[in-house]
Amino acid sequence: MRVDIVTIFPAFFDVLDVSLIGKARDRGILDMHVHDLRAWTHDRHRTVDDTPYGGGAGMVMKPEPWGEALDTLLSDDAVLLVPSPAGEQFSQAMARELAEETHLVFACGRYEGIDQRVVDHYAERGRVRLVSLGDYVLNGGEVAAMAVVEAVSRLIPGVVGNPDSLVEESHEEGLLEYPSYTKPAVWRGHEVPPVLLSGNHGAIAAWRREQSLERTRTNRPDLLA
Ligand SMILES: Nc1ccccc1-c1cnco1
Repeated sequence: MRVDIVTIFPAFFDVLDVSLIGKARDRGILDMHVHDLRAWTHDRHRTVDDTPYGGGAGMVMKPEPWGEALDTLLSDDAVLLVPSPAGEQFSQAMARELAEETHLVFACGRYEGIDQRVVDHYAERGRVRLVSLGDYVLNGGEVAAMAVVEAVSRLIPGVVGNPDSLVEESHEEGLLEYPSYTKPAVWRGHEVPPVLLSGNHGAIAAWRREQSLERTRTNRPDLLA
């Protein structure tokens, strides 16, 4: 998979060079490129924003730099992902869909957003998906893009060392994950649930399933609706 990220804060994504994503890049499993939107400006001040038509506070990102950047980066197979509070709610299901793609291009907006004509223009030419992390306000699309990149990348074969660890994850089967424990068996008076020390794998599996259901009922009843 190729991933292109366009942002006015390219350094924000330096963290992608470490951890699993970095290893996947080094192994050629992920072909990831971060681009500074200002590379597609031509004025002395490298202007990317301007005042909104119709008035109002804040600034809007100009369409021209985005047009030049996306004309350069988009391929026929690409999905253009635009983090936005107006987007569809990102989910594990969406992550699984995106992990099947060959090319993702992220347009990270700042300020009050990107001129709407950019989304409209590219929606006429290919696949565009606005994606929201949730109902809260961020200062820009970079945090959301990072979350999507991580959730999608880890589903790509070879990125995560042990594929079995992808199965028993929260949301992977529509439920929250059961609680996990490791040594020591007693810590500050807190004991590990005895069933986990029993060696009875059937009882352990049943206990974990019940814990997942109980956690989901308590913390995310919406997942059971
Ligand atoms: N608030 C934002 C501002 C700009 C780009 C994305 C967002 C966002 C994404 N998910 C929630 O908010």
